[in-house]
Amino acid sequence: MSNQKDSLQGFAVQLYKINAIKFGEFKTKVGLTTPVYCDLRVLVSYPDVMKTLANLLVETIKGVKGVDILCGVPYTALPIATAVSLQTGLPMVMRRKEAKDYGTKKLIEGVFNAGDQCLIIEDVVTSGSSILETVKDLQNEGLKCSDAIVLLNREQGGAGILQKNGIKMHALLTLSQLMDYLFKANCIDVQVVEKVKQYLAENQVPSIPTPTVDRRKLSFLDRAQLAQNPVAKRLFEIMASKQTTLCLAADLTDATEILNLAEKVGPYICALKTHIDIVDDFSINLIDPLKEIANRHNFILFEDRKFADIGNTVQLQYSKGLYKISSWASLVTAHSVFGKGVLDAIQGAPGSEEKGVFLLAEASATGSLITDAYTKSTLKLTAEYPKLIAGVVCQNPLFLDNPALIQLTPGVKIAQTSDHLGQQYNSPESVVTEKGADIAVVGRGITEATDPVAAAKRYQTLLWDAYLSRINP
Ligand SMILES: O=c1ccn([C@@H]2O[C@H](COP(=O)(O)O)[C@@H](O)[C@H]2O)c(=O)[nH]1
Repeated sequence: MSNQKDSLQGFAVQLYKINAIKFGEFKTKVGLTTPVYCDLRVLVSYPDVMKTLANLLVETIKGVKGVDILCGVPYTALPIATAVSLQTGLPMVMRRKEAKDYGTKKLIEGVFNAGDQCLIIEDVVTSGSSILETVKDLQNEGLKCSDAIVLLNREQGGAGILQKNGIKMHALLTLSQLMDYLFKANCIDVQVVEKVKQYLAENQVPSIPTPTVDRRKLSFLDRAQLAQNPVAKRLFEIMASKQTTLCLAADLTDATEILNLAEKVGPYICALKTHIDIVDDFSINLIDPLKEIANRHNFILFEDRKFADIGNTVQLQYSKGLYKISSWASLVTAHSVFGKGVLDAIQGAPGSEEKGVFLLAEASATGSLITDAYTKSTLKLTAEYPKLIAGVVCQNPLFLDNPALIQLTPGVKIAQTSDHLGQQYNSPESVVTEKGADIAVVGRGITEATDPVAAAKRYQTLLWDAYLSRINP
């Protein structure tokens, strides 16, 4: 341990001596002033320092499991990645910043297989945006990225932004450690240390305006880490562990039939969606056995109430009356047409501690009156309630940059394109690969099948295979 510390201290001093770290007043890319400047481009002129760096990075890489291939973030990290590749024997790919307009037009050069686990190598991280741009291009080519090794973490918020996008950063040095080493080696005095400390405290990168990773490329387990709504998090975990993205629409009018179906298809679904007001013989006695089946088979109860009224009425509809929805349904749907009051009402209502809302942004019915502007405003609303909103009900990949939210898509059936009352259907494969669905809602495709269990298994498999091919094209 102290050996590693000594080597890092020695390396920090080397960086200082070759002017890769400078102190003074410097202008950043965005016109701000910084008291510390890192210029690691000079490393190519000092092969001995580059060698020390490669050795240190190789040690760090040992903590990352399953790496198949390396990729340096252009341009400064390209020679660093090359040095690490030579040292470890791991192959490398190179990302072009812009595609060639001749020949192959490739953005990623080198030999790789879709599904290879690619470790990112970067020199300095401030916001993490350069890493995310590289990750995006690599993922578009089917490579998987979950870790980045960096020389210096400037501690300005980049680690958190990367984590939100499913990338774990492993830094050789933080700026504070670097300052500490240089101070102990008498390279800098206490005033410089204090100036940098103050700069760091006052210059954290806001976490919003960075390029984000396409949610369709991330695994559900990775997205579980990013989910802010507790039910969405649990749903992602259930989807990953049960390998199912199937939500059953149990649109049956008989309470016993609902319980029987829930028991039989429970192992193959992640959620069971009800329209509780269509049950002819509803009594609150239906709820306890339904909850027990949901617990035993590990799926979530979801009432498709589509709340749309003033907040006060919604709160009463959600928690009172015959159905007492808030006492048993972890998830509900809501329209955005009445604005924020609906969400405030659900948020503030008594009932289950863990609750989540799916907002309706599009409908599967022909002739739906929902306009593009309405859809856009609905999506905006999701950003204002990150802890409450579990996802969006829609028919298209409307949002890609928020992996914390779940796309729920109804209107799914094998070999049928519509019903006689305006419902429109897509196939399980196309809703996942083309339409962007994370969870598919299937009702009559299962409830009206001659063998509902066999049908549920078939939908589960088709949907799960489509998800696997989406994250591993
Ligand atoms: O746009 C929407 C929103 C909700 N639904 C609901 O999904 C199921 C679909 O049932 P199928 O039998 O598979 O057609 C049903 O409960 C709807 O209320 C939707 O279809 N479209």
